Amino acid sequence: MHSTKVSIFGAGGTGGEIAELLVERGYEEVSLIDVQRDMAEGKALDIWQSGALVGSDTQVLGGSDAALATGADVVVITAGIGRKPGLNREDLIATNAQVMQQISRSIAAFAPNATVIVLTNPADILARIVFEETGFPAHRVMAQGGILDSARLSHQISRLAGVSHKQVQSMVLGGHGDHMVPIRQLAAVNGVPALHLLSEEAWADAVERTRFGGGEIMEKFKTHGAAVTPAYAVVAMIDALHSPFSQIWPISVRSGGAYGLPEDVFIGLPVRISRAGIEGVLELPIDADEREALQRSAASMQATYETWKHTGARD
Ligand SMILES: NC(=O)c1ccc[n+]([C@@H]2O[C@H](COP(=O)([O-])OP(=O)(O)OC[C@H]3O[C@@H](n4cnc5c(N)ncnc54)[C@H](O)[C@@H]3O)[C@@H](O)[C@H]2O)c1
Repeated sequence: MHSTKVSIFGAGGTGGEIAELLVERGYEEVSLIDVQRDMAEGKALDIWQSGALVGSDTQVLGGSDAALATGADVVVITAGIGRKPGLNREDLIATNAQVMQQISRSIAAFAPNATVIVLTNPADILARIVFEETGFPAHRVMAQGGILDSARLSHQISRLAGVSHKQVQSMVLGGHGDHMVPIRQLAAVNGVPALHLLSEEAWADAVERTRFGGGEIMEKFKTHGAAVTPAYAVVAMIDALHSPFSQIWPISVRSGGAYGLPEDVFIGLPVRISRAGIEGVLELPIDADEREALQRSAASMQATYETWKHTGARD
């Protein structure tokens, strides 16, 4: 049993999946907060009752009152609108930035010591907005992107090389979106470089399928996106925040100038994370073209952020 309260703003597809996984892990309390009050209450009850079969005493509450987040140790934000076919993540910013501003005020009021994980897209840019609106220190604000993208790349490597998922490692950095940056030398199968097992064409195919992995699922669902693997990615972050040992993950954090990136940009980088939050960014000797791709990703997100800031979209 983890003696931790996790509050999730947004009780839709991803919010519900995350709550279920937290019940399975036995976190002490989970609250689901959504503008759709009855839906959040009903989903919370359904998930709470699963404890009788899972063997978990996690208390799950739901509703629309932000006070449900009182004293939360971790706040996950999945609230807002999702991508639709043809819309990219950046198109969502106008609506979702306003949602972040509103939720940031609630978090600052009810959970001032929380660590915040942003899932809502465009996650990197919205994490920056949450960082600015809450005034929380940078080691307590982050976005999910790289863990999901790395899982998708590892899946493609497993499929193309014909090896078990269990032996594949990979790391995808950069913004969660079309500008993601897979790191070639960190793709491996039990330590054997993936490029030893895959042709250049197969590697390019794996990267392409990863880059559009979310879109591929959305095209099938039509009305919503992936939820299961994104939820596992968020829960990996929550578990890392409760681990007695530091863990290394690709997580979107404030760059602080690492890799020569603009300081204020939130972008997927390899970090050490532990109970103390983000301990720091690891400066790895990545290839020059990967370093350039990180710069392009950061520049693209900076441009989107600036456009948002100057269009009067702030509430
Ligand atoms: N970063 C990632 O890796 C990743 C992965 C999957 C999904 N996403 C993003 O996460 C977001 C959520 O996806 P989903 O599939 O769960 O969507 P969803 O539509 O199923 O759920 C979103 C929920 O947010 C609620 N909501 C809207 N405004 C709110 C507010 N102001 N306060 C509280 N709740 C509010 C809605 O009522 C809805 O229930 C989307 O933006 C999606 O693109 C990101």
